[in-house]
Amino acid sequence: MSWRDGLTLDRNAGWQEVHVATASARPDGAGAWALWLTGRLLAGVRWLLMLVAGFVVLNPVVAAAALPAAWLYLADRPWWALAALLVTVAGFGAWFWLRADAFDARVTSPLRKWWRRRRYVRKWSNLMASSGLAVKTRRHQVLAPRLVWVRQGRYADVLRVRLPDGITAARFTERLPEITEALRAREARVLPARRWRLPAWLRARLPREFAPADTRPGTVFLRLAFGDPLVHVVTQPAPAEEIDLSAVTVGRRDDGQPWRVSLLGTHTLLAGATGSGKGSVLWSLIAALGPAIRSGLVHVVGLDPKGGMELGFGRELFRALVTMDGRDAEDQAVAFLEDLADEADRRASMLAGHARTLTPTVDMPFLLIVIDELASVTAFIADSKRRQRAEAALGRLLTKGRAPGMHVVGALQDPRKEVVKWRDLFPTRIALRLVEDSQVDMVLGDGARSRGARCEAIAETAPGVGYVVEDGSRAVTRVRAAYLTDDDIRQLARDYRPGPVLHAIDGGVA
Ligand SMILES: Nc1ncnc2c1ncn2[C@@H]1O[C@H](COP(=O)(O)OP(=O)(O)OP(=O)(O)O)[C@@H](O)[C@H]1O
Repeated sequence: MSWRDGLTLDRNAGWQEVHVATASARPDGAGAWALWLTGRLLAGVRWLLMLVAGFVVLNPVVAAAALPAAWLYLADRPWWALAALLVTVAGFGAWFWLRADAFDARVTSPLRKWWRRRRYVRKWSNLMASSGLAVKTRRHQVLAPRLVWVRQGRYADVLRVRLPDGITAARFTERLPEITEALRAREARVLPARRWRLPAWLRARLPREFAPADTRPGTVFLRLAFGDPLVHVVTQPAPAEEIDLSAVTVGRRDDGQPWRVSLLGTHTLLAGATGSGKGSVLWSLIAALGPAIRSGLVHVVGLDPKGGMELGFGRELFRALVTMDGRDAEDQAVAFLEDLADEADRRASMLAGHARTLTPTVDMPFLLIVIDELASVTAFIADSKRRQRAEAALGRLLTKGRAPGMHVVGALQDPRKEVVKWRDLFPTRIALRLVEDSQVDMVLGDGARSRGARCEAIAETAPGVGYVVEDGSRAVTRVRAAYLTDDDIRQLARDYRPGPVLHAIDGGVA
C-alpha cells in the first residue's frame, strides 16, 4: 500500500458539519450577486485544481501518458495532439492485450480507486444525513460522522470514521445496508476499531489504570468491498519446502491476498452444509503441509465417519486413518480419541518445566488431527457410556493438546447446540455456507453475523467460500479455500507420502 492510499480527506476536528443551504443565503442586489458569483467561481477553480491534482497523484501512469497530447494541444497543435492521443490509446490497448494483470495494477485499478474516493467525498455528508446518522446540537448545527481517511486496496477500501456524540458504533452498523447501496459496494462491514498498541516495554511500565483499552470508542473502521476475487476457483500453489506452521496458505481472502491460517496453539472448527466445500479446506490444509508430512515433522491422523469417502483419497498421507466402518465403529472412534488424549497428556508432561510450546522434530512431530464429522464422535454416539468416554477424551485432547503441538480440525455439517458447546475450545472458526442464519453465530461466535458473516447467503455455486474468525480477534474475514480435484489429491499422496512410521501413537491407532 502506498503513501497515496492514506490521504486525509477532511481536517475538521472530530466531526463533519453538514451545511444546510437555506433560501435566505441567496444574494440580494447587483453587488451581492457579483460577490456571490466570484465566490462560486473561485470555489469552482479550487475544486477543479483539487480534482486534477488528486487525479495526477493517484493515477501517475495515465497522467504521464496524457501529458504529450495535453502539451501539444496547449501549444496550438490540435492535430498533433490528436495523433499523440491515438498513439497513447493504442499503446494502452497493446499493454492490456499483452499484460492484462500489469495493466490492471497500473491503470484500471488506480482509476477505479480514484473514482471510489471521489464518490466518498461527494456523497458522504448527504448519505450520513439521509441514513439518519446526523445529530443536531443545541446550537442547531447538524453533525454527521466524519470521514477521517481512506485506505484503498484493489478489492476493498477501509474508511476510518469518527462518530459525533450521540451516534454509536451499533447505530452506524445498523445503517450498513444504506451505506452499501449508496457507495455502490458489494458488501460493507464494520471492523473492530483497535487502538495503536504501545510498545510492550512501555505497556509493562504503565500503571494499570493508565493502560489504554483495546477498542477505540467513537471510531469506526468501515470496510467496503468491491468486485470479488473469490468468484473464480482458487488453485493451491506448490508448498514451500520450509513450512511455517503459523502461516499455512489454504486459499484466498476477499481482498485478493493469500488466506493463511495458524496451526500453532489453536484448534479449528470448520462448519458447512453438505456440498459447501469442507473437503477443500481440509485438503488444501494438508496439501500446504506436504513437504513437512514427507519429512516426518508433521504427522496427519484422521477420523472419517463416511468410511473413508472423504479422506480415503489421500490415505497414504495419514499415519492413522480411522474409517468407522463395521460393527465396532463407535469403539474405534472412542479408542482413537482416547489414544490422542493420552498422547496430549504424555507430551504435556514431557514439556512441563522445559518449554511452553513444542518445536516439532522427527522424534516429536506436530500432529494434525482431522475429524471429518465432529458430531459422529459426540452427539451421534448412541450408547451413552461410550459417548461420555468420547466427550471426555475430546475435551482432554482439546484443552491439553494446543501447546504440545497437536491441532484438531473438527468438521461439522449441522451445527446444533449439543455440538456447538465445544465451540469455545476451538479458537479458530471457519463457517462455509450454512442453511440458517441462526447457525452463523453458533459457529463463529456471538455477533459474527452482524459483523458481516452472511454464511446463509453464500451461493450453492460457490463451494469453498466462507468466513473466518481467528484466535483472539473479533474481525470476520471472507475467504475461499483452494480446490484440489481427486486427481490432485492422489498426486499429492504420491508426492508427499511419509517415510516409514517412526513413532506410532500409543494404543495402536497408528
Ligand atoms: N474450494 C472449492 N472451489 C471450487 N469447487 C469446490 C471447492 N470445494 C468444493 N468444491 C466443489 O463442491 C463439491 C462439494 O464439495 P465437498 O464434497 O468438499 O463438500 P462438503 O462440504 O465436504 O460436503 P459433505 O459434507 O457432503 O461431504 C465438490 O465435489 C467440488 O466439485
